[in-house]
Amino acid sequence: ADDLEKLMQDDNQWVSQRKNYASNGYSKLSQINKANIKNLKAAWTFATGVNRGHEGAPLVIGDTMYFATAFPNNVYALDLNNEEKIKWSYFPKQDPSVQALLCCDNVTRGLAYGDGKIFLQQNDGVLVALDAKTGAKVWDTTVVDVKQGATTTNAPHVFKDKVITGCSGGEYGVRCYLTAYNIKDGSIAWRAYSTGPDTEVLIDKDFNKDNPHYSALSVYEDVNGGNKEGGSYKALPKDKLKFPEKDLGVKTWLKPQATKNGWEQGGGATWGWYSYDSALNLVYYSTGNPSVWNPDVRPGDNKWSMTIFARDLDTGFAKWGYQLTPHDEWDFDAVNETILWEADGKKLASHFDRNGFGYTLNRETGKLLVAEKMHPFVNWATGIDLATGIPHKDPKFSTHEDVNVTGICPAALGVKDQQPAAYSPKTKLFYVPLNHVCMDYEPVEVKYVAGQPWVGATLSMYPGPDGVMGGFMAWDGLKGKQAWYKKEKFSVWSGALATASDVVFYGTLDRWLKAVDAKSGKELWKFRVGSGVVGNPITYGHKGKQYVAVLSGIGGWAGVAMNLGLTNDNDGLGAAGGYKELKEWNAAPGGGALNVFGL
Ligand SMILES: O=C(O)c1cc(C(=O)O)c2c(n1)C(=O)C(=O)c1cc(C(=O)O)[nH]c1-2
Repeated sequence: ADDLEKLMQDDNQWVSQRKNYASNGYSKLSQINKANIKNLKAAWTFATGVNRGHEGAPLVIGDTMYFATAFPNNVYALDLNNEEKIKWSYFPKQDPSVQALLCCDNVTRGLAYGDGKIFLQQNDGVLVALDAKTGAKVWDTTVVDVKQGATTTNAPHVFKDKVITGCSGGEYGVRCYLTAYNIKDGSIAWRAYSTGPDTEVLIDKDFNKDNPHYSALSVYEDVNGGNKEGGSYKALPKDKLKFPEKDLGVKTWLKPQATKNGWEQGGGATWGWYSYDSALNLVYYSTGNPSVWNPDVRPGDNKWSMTIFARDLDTGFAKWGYQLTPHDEWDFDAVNETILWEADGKKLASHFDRNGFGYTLNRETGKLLVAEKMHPFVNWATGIDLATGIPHKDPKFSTHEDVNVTGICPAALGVKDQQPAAYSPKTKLFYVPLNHVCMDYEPVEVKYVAGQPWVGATLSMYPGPDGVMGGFMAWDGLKGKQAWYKKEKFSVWSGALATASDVVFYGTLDRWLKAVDAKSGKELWKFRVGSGVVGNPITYGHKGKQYVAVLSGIGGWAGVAMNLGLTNDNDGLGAAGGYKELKEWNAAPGGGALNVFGL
């Protein structure tokens, strides 16, 4: 284990966004337990002075707490030994016009730490390394080109001696990538594109050698003209698949789009969460939706959008890649986290996808072990064939230009969006924040203009069959089954925190921070914070006392229309209509705050 991985073992600290390389959001602290949680009280708060969605979590390194706000991404270091005074702050200067490019609110998913430095990924694509002690800038570099409509909202992630960061712009026809920088000086170690030739996706001859069928040229055959109106696709059985093929990032984009080859404007954003297995030296992350949202103009599987990749940390080359939703027709952007865990001596990875399926894979080989619906309302596919990995799409819910397909479940924001799940090695269950939203989706023709939104669909969103917009569940990753499920009025847009006392925390858009029993889902405690919670709760210890901390400040896709005062139902990519009622609980725009609780 490297120094950072050792630091992650100390549960008094919280040194990376999802706690550790495995991204399990789990702490061994247990002072706050089921018996005493009724005494959990606000210990202190900090108003950020910034309105809009506060995603991500604070970090606790030694006796200092670090966090970043929504745009303009101000950074604070607070001294836990000295009355939470500001040790230093860093206010980046960003061109305010970048805000107009952010699809789903002015969010950032937080800071990273490593090598004595705090890393900030600004919304304008600038990655900054700050001295953790003083806040002085050590280096900076520009990751993406905002002139093309690219931005950055992801948290940077430090793995060993690299800082890894992503790219947003799936709604702008950006050709996205993941980049690794050397932690010392910010020089580029490697960059892996999501689409394009193997040399640029960093794929070599050993790619998918354990599952060569993942590298099939096409996983569907056309029925009645394929993706033309009235047509659909049929999944090919394994014996009909042709594999392995090279350069699928080019060959599965069968037609040019707009001004270039399809793959050159293919999206595949990387704005989610990444994890790392230091023994295998593999980085896990996944890529977003193919651009544009109108699927008729990009026939083919559109690889390697919607793909979980496992890449060598040193070289960036992919060991395996599995496409979750070939030829996406719904914006089931697959960037959600992949959580690493073990069972029966096997190294596993679980991923809760926007498309509504919960996946468990062997993380050494990429072999698909489990793929089950997280909720029965998922209707775009009847199931996933484990032998091929191919979803069986229900043609009723295939989308086509100028046809308004109604009743698609889940909605584009998925059964779960970016809000990260947690895993408890104690209960052996995952704790997963959920959306319960369906949609009507109509692909439309759109002209491409560099740097302008290039969406290509109109959607409206509404509650699913449970009559509510969200939920929170415990999930068994081996069985592919819910252990318990709890309804929520709104989508749960906050991450989950699991602790060794079997108390699990999450926040809600109607301003609660909640604690539930890890074994039953029974509510144990709740507290009304100042604005809806889209941040991720964490826990840490200071001077022998356990604390829970969470950012509040409504936003993200669910809150963006409200924050901007949009009232037409289709505005905010459908969020304005779907989430109208948030106004009954939240000021618009929502104000940001850090909230800390202790016994
Ligand atoms: O394709 C993209 O580039 C992109 C970027 C982002 C983002 O950067 O926040 C989101 C999405 N897509 C997206 O599809 C989505 O559901 C979403 C939700 C949120 C959020 O913070 O709540 N961001 C994004």
